[in-house]
Amino acid sequence: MPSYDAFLLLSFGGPEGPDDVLPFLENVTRGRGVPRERLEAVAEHYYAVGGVSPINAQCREMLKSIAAAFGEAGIDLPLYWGNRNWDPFLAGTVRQLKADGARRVIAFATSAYSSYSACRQYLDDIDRAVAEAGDGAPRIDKIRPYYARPGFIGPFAASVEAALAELPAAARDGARLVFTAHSVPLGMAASSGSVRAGSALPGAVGGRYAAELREASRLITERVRGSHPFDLVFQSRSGPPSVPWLEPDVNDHLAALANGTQTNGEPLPEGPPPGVVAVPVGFVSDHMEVVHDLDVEAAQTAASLGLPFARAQAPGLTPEFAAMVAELVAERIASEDGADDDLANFCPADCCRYVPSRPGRGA
Ligand SMILES: CC1=C(CCC(=O)O)c2cc3nc(cc4[nH]c(cc5[nH]c(cc1n2)c(C)c5CCC(=O)O)c(CCC(=O)O)c4C)C(CCC(=O)O)=C3C
Ligand SMILES: [Fe+2]
Repeated sequence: MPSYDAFLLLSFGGPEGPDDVLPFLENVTRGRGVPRERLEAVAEHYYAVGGVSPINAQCREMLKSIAAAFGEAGIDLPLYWGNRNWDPFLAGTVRQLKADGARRVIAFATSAYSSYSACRQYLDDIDRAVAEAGDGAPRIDKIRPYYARPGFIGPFAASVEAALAELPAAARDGARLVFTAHSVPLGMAASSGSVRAGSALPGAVGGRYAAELREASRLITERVRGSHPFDLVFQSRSGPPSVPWLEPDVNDHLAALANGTQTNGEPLPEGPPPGVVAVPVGFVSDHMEVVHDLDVEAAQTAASLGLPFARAQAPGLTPEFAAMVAELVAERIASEDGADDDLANFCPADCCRYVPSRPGRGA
């Protein structure tokens, strides 16, 4: 049984004021070939809300609810927090863990799925921060993707029901659930998951990100009262236009639905939906990608189409979610230690590896 001496919340980070916005965006996109115009457009989304992303406040809230859930579960670990792209940076947090004498740390990321961006990049962040902290830095074990857990699915189903209730009465029955996730380059989508570990999910080997999202969308829909057709679509596409990313885009999808078809032109057997609920299934909390790309952009698209629209909340700040974190930590404390091939707890070495292609440098 591993004995842990600290808990670490791993997150993305976000700006806390207008002066932080461009340096933050440069951190996110360094070496990734994201065009300057895209950065400037995204910067405007942040400036429109005073340059403050909601994500850091959400992490502080989440830490409080995790502390309460640990209390109830009898887990006695100090809580730490480190981000990939903004203060508090993970490197500083790992230095602090070392200074505080932590030897072995259990980490939880605010990202429920496989893929380079959502999983492997956090493992790489940990390796780099541990190397930087040098001799005596703790070993950090990261909890694996948790998209199918009841503490993730259940609160999403409840928030879909709450969003359905916000639609005009005539639009509720048969409203369509439009699940959305962050688009990623097709190359990253294809390298998600592990060939070595295989998968019980249909179509998942070499495409686990989309397969997991589809599975979570199905599990949530199954839990929602009534009968609602659902789709999985993508949002927040970035990168150079020459690189293909996962589609369809949520806005194109809404236009197709209003027209009574799927994005590929296939007619909907039920005809155009009376209303839609957007469900940010790919995200843990309602950060900028959700409050801008869905609540502003997709909502405007739906309004222009005359399509009644509501948005379900992400689960990250619910007590059920915090209780799930406590369960996952308790499972790890109780697990057998030391197996080299412990695929239930550790991502296989080939999992979610991805090197972006650099535009302008040949293949
Ligand atoms: C899969 C995925 C998740 C979900 C999993 C998870 O949650 O981790 C996610 C979450 C997030 N993405 C976020 C913000 C941004 N993502 C960007 C860019 C990118 N995201 C990508 C993927 C993902 N991103 C990718 C492949 C890129 C291209 C650059 C690269 O290859 O890395 C850019 C650059 C500008 C732009 O082009 O959009 C920004 C500002 C925020 C914080 C929001 C806030 O501030 O509240 C969060 C939680
Ligand atoms: Fe992102």
